[in-house]
Amino acid sequence: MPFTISKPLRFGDCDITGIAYHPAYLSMLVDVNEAMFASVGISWKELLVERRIGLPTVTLNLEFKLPSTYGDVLDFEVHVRAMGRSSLDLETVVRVRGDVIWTVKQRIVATSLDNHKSHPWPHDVRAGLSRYLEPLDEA
Ligand SMILES: CC(C)(COP(=O)(O)OP(=O)(O)OC[C@H]1O[C@@H](n2cnc3c(N)ncnc32)[C@H](O)[C@@H]1OP(=O)(O)O)[C@@H](O)C(=O)NCCC(=O)NCCSC(=O)c1ccc(O)cc1
Repeated sequence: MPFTISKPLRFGDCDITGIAYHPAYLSMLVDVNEAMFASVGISWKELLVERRIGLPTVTLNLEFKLPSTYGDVLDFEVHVRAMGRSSLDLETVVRVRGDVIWTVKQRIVATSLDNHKSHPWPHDVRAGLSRYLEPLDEA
């Protein structure tokens, strides 16, 4: 089962003609990542500030297929493709009115904010996100 969420494209996300500006998509993606963790009870604020676990992205492969414009509602569908010792592979499909407008494959790595090295996923994070686990060969 993927994690799903919808977000409207706002004025500040677009160029002067109303077409989405791609850095705004990246900012939306971070919000979607945070919302996915929150949906399984994991607060990024607590993870970063209290538990000192960082969540840097190490790879990001985006493909833009169609433009979207001011006022469109973007429907995000996030699949967890794999969870390693400290890595998390996500594949996100973004649609407007059913049409795929962009996709992204992303690897996030859990790190210690004390030494900035990789850190094993805490048990509660792994258990929570496994709800969305759909390895590619089973998708
Ligand atoms: C993440 C790192 C600390 C990992 O370094 P190491 O501790 O030496 O890595 P390891 O060799 O142990 O590998 C750890 C895992 O990462 C995976 N990994 C690490 N680098 C890569 C790359 N380049 N490709 C694919 N997989 C990778 C690796 O396969 C391991 O997976 P597991 O087996 O599942 O554990 C280091 O690569 C790094 O600092 N990279 C820079 C990250 C960065 O600056 N990203 C840019 C944006 S910053 C950002 O997104 C962000 C920062 C802070 C936040 O709070 C939130 C977001």
